[in-house]
Amino acid sequence: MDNPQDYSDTLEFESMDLEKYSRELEIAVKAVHMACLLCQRVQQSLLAKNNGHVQSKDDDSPVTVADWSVQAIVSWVLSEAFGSKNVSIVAEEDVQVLSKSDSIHLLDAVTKTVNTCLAEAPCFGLRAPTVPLSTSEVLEAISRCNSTGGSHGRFWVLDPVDGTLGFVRGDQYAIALALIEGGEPVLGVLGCPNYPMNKEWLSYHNGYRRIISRLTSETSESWDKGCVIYARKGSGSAWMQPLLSKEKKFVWPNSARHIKVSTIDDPALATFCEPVEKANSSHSFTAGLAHSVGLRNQPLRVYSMVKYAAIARGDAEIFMKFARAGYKEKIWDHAAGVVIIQEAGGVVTDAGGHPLCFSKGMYLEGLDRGIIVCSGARLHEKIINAVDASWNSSSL
Ligand SMILES: Nc1ncnc2c1ncn2[C@@H]1O[C@H](COP(=O)(O)OS(=O)(=O)O)[C@@H](OP(=O)(O)O)[C@H]1O
Ligand SMILES: [Mg+2]
Ligand SMILES: [Mg+2]
Ligand SMILES: [Mg+2]
Repeated sequence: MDNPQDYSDTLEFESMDLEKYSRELEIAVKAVHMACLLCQRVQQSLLAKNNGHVQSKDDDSPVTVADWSVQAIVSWVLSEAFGSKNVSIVAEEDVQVLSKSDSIHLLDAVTKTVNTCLAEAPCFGLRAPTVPLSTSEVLEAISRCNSTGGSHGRFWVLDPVDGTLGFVRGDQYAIALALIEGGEPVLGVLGCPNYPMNKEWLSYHNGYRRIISRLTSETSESWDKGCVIYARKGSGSAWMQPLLSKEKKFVWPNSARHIKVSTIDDPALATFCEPVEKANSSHSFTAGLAHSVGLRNQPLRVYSMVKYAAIARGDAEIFMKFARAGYKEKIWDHAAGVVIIQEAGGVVTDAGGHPLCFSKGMYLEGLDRGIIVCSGARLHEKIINAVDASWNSSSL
């Protein structure tokens, strides 16, 4: 790679009007780009060597070198940019597993991954550490993300790898970073390393199973895949940039382009997306809703908040998630997606039509039955009415 400094000067954020949060948005987008490249490398190595860097947490959900490494680099970049005293972060991961005496190999792998990534910071117009981080500095960067959130002040919300299951399966996943102020998400940044830039790859005529396989098959290497989507609350616009890549010699993509939700509001033409794992969302309930609303297309089942990206880009019109009773949705699984959808022209509510609540800690407190994301009010109203009509007969 040539002198990375050459590229950082060309760094530009079209339409980054000099308004509130522009510096925070710029730093967040750069950090997510860095995290995307880190994840692509780790995913390739994971799939190639199956190097056992996948651990299980107490709740039996997976966590990998990528989850911890992304949390460390985002924490470091934000603290470097704004001062650690001014940065408060709510994030999914902690150092419980990494700190164990028998995890030293994992901690070494995370530290190596973090330092490789941070060394490239100048490609993104950011400062690199003067010396590589030590393992204890990496642990500190991860554990520093221990804010409890709330309704006052500002804090960042990070899901370092959303859809870790998809990540370890070589499928879709996302890096989700949001800024919340006064209890409301004000910035949303979603890195989607495996999601193709070119909408044509999501052509609807082939049926959705093929689309999923095309999204994740080895031919995907030939796609121009990977993007970072971002939006600022109240700006009225959502943006998408292609991912930086070594092939493109890290030339910064000043081709950020507008994205908008789909204009389709006829259920017969609309597509809905939902989680892959039926343990995470009731496929039978959504199938019933689809039937009663008149949705004809097969569901697009995709891991992670890439589902929010699909709606924001106009590749699908509805995202529905109905977790089993008792499951509490985390703010890091939705904050970034909500801002992006709203600014791309879509609607996000719970099944009662209420906005999601990000002001009461790490959970979406008071969520009514499920989450409904639509490209427009007409489809949204139909889905809400269908949920009301069928909820009592559901076993949820
Ligand atoms: N039981 C259950 N019910 C509902 N949601 C759950 C459940 N378990 C996990 N999660 C959270 O869902 C995140 C994955 O969401 P996805 O939409 O990717 O689900 S799926 O993997 O496509 O089925 C996943 O996010 P990550 O842990 O960041 O991958 C979890 O936070
Ligand atoms: Mg997880
Ligand atoms: Mg998640
Ligand atoms: Mg996660």
